[in-house]
Order: sequence, then C-alpha cells, then structure tokens
Amino acid sequence: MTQLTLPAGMEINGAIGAGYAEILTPEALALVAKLSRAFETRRQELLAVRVERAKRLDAGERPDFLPETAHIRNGDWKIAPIPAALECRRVEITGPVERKMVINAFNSGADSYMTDFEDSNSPVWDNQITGQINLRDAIRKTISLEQNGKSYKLNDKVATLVVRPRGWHLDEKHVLIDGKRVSGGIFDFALFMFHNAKEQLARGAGPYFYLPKLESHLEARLWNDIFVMTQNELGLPQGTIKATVLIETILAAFEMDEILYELREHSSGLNAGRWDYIFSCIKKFKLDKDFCLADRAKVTMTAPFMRSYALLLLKTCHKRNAPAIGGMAALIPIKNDPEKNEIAMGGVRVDKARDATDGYDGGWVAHPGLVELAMTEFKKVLGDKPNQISKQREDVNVSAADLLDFKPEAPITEAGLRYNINVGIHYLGAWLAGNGCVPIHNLMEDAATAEISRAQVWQWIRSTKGVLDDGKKVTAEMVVAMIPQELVKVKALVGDGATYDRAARIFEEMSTSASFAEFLTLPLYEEI
Ligand SMILES: CC(=O)SCCNC(=O)CCNC(=O)[C@H](O)C(C)(C)COP(=O)(O)OP(=O)(O)OC[C@H]1O[C@@H](n2cnc3c(N)ncnc32)[C@H](O)[C@@H]1OP(=O)(O)O
Ligand SMILES: O=CC(=O)O
Ligand SMILES: [Mg+2]
Repeated sequence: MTQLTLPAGMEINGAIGAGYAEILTPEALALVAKLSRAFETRRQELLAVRVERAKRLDAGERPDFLPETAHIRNGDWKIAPIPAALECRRVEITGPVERKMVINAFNSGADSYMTDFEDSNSPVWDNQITGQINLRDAIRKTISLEQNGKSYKLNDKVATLVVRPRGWHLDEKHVLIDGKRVSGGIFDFALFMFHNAKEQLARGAGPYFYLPKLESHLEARLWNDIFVMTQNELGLPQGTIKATVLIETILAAFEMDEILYELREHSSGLNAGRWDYIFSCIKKFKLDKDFCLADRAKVTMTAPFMRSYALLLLKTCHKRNAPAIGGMAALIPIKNDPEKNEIAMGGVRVDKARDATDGYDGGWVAHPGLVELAMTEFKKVLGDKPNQISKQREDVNVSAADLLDFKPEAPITEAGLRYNINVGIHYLGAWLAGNGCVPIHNLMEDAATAEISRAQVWQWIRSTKGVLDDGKKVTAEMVVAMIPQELVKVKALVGDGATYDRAARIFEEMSTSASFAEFLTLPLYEEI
C-alpha cells in the first residue's frame, strides 16, 4: 500500500487507492492540519450553540430578526464586486463529484456547475478523494473517461465551477488531527484550494464555493476567517475566494443581511436551498404539537412561508449588489413516457419562470436535460443581460410572522405517509451503498429531500395535527407496520441489496426513537 507522509499529529485511516497520494500530499495535508488546528474549536463551539438554540426552540421560543445586528440590516453597504466569471449564472447545474457526471455537467451548456461534496454525495472515503482527483483533472482539462462504449472529454466551452464542501455538522472520520476527526468541510475545502486555486485563476476563473446549511452569521464568519487564512497561506490576494451561501435553514433566513455582511469581501450572493429549508422548518419546530406540514408534495414554493423566504432572499441580495440564485425543482426528465415527461418539464418551466419573473439572477437544475429549458425561461426575462441584480424589490416586505406562516397543514394522506417511508428507505439504502443522489418515483432525491421525508414521519407521529385525511392518527405502530411493506416495494425496484434491509432498520429507529437525529447523515456516516 502507498505510504503517505503526514504532518505531525495527523493520522489517516482510510485505504490509499490509486492516485490518492497526488491529492493527499504533505503540503496539502499541512493546510488541512493548519486550518483544523486554527478553527476546530470554533466549529465545535458553533455546533454547541446550535444545540442550545434547538433546546430553546424545543421549549417554544420563536426566531426573530436580531436586535444586536439592526445596524447591519439598516446600514448602507454592498458586497465587493463580483468577478467576471460569476456575473452570469442564469442556469447552474449541480451534481455529485463522480467522474462521468463531472464531465457531463461541465459540458451541459449551463453557465455554472456546482459540484457537490454535500447533499448529492455519499461521503464514503473513496468518493471524497476520487472527487478531488476528478476536479483536479477537469480544471486542467485532462479529464477523460471510457465507459459503456462512450468516450467522455471536456468541450472547449465549459461551465464555471463552484464547489460545495460538506456542512459544519459533518466530520471526515478517516483523518484525525491530534486524535480528533477533522471537519469534512475544511477537509474538502483545503484540498480543493491547495490543488486548484492558482490553476483556476490562471485560467480566468477562481476558487468559488457554495456554503451549505449555515444557521447563523457567526457560522459565516467562521468560513470568512478560514478564507482569510487560506489566502494568506497560499499567497493569494484577499478577496480571491468567492462563496455563495445557501439559505437553507429557517434560522439563517433571519440573518441573511448579516451573512452577506460577514462574507462581504468574499461573497457571491445567496441561494434559496428550498429542500433543506423545509427540512429545517420541520426540525426546528419538531416538538411543537401544533406544527404540522401537509404531504411533502403539497409543500411547494408557493406555500406562504416559502414564498416569503424566497422574496426576502431576493430583496436582501439585490439591495447588497449580490446575486440571488434560485433553488432546485426536483423534477427530472422521465424516460419512455412522453406525457409524464411533458408534465415534469412543465413543472420545471413554471418554477424557473417564477424565479426569473420575481427577479432572481439564475436557478439550479438537477440534470443536463433541463439546462436548455431553464435557460429559455431566464432569457425570456433577462434578454441579453447576464443578471438582473439592478432589479430592486423594495415592494417586498416580509415579517418574522410571514417567515413562520407554516401552511399548508393539510392534507396528510396514507399515500403521502407511505411515500415518505418508501423514499426514506430507498434513499438511505442507496446512500449506504455509496450513492447520494437517486431518481425515485421520477424525482431527484438527495440528502435534503430525504430529510424532509424522514422528518415528516417523526413529526406526524408526535403532532396533534398528524392525522390522515381518513381520520386515522399517524402512530409509531402504523409506521412500523408500513416499513416492511414499503421495503418490499423498494426491493422490487432495486433488487435485494443488503443495504436496503439495513436502511429499513435505521429508518424505523429514526422515526420511532424519542430523540430526533439532527441529520440523517450523522448516524448513517457511522455505518459506512
Ligand atoms: C437539494 C439539493 O441539494 S439539490 C443539489 C443536489 N442534487 C443534485 O445535484 C442532483 C444531481 N442529479 C443526479 O444525480 C441525477 O440527475 C439523478 C440521480 C437525479 C437522475 O439520474 P439518472 O436517472 O441516472 O439520469 P439519466 O439516466 O437520465 O442520465 C442521463 C445522462 O445524464 C447524466 N446526468 C444526469 N444528471 C446529471 C448531472 N446532474 N450532472 C451531470 N450529468 C448528469 C448522466 O450521467 C447520464 O450520462 P450518460 O448519458 O453519458 O450516461
Ligand atoms: O441544497 C439545496 C437544498 O435545497 O437543500
Ligand atoms: Mg441542501
């Protein structure tokens, strides 16, 4: 086995596969070690703050805009100018860091490509390191692949790359510094920066990131401080790194100005990460017996609380000269059924048209087959302009009560409950097998969408409003009885893989246990 030279105090317990040593170099690992030692204590403190805040919310406290940062919300400031490579982001394709998908996404015709170490990626060690290899090769345009009789290589014109490292909650368990696991996000970020930032700048772009699952401006400040130290370490001018923050937690929605302000030298705007946002709303109010959201399919961007969130994000960004990027419609092309496919494409069209008309500068798609369609909707509104940041939404007024107006509460149906159980088992099983993004019932399912499914099941059992439209109360016994039935249906689709039995067991434990797992990926990560 290849031997790595490690910085003092670092241990790596993952297998070292072909080409890994080119990523896990002593210098790159030294940056991981430096950032970890400098910032791990703060990461842990901020995670502890999340726990304390959750306790207060569990006890009935409700979030509001922070009095102590009113001067930032009321102040007249802008973020630093956006680099040319990030001015035009009408369509952003996203996808896991798998080699074929990396090539296809770069070639998709989208303006930008968010490559994903987060929601759509199962963080098995091999995915993390081969993902870094794939990105290194793609940035240098040396990436290629022969698969199923097809040859893959990059076109001359490719999308601008944006990288999403893991969120603050995730560790990288294969790498220890001074006996403790390193942060998954710092690990992904540091390796990427070390190997690629200068190369990207030489090629006319730069190191651009998406930051997931932040809950406060102090968490944004931590990323900002990491950027400052990394730029110093690598000899890059301050402000070189640019990051778009996903507003995908209810708490961050109350701190959007503050998040942009913390990152103002490094900001490239905000994105409305709708799936985690819905999950976060359920999670943060999980013990409120009056809280209840309808069947997952009914909680759309036109739901009152989602509409308020989307409009506030847009207004906030444009006031600060920052891009506002829309989220992901989970619809994907449906093969072999033109009628259903047309309905799905119509759904994506409506979604992108709404965002573009509202004033968003771009939006996400899950699949190359959606790029042209989404582009058409943005071009209808933007014409030849790269963005519409100049469009101010002073007409928008969103209060705390609007953000917390959680409707629709009904209907909850047996079909909706079974759907959540079915998707939960299917997704968990795929994730355990190393695949973090799966088409299920013609929708894109990733960690964020699956979180909604499993959180709804837990919460419906406990909410007084968790009553099916036929009058039956959702109970743990009902869910436990449905799990084997849904497992059979999942296996009929995907085969008899052992991970699905494990997934069903974990799903049952998660749905029925008294405590609510903070993220489903946390217990799952200990299984891989
Ligand atoms: C909530 C959030 O965080 S959203 C962001 C995270 N989610 C994502 O990024 C979604 C990523 N999308 C995907 O992984 C896939 O599109 C899925 C799983 C949803 C659907 O996958 P499949 O049904 O296998 O796709 P399908 O068979 O139609 O793929 C056709 C081709 O498009 C490619 N493709 C599909 N999606 C993508 C993508 N997002 N990026 C690049 N290539 C893609 C496939 O690799 C395949 O290539 P090939 O023809 O060369 O073999
Ligand atoms: O990351 C995006 C989301 O919707 O969640
Ligand atoms: Mg998300």
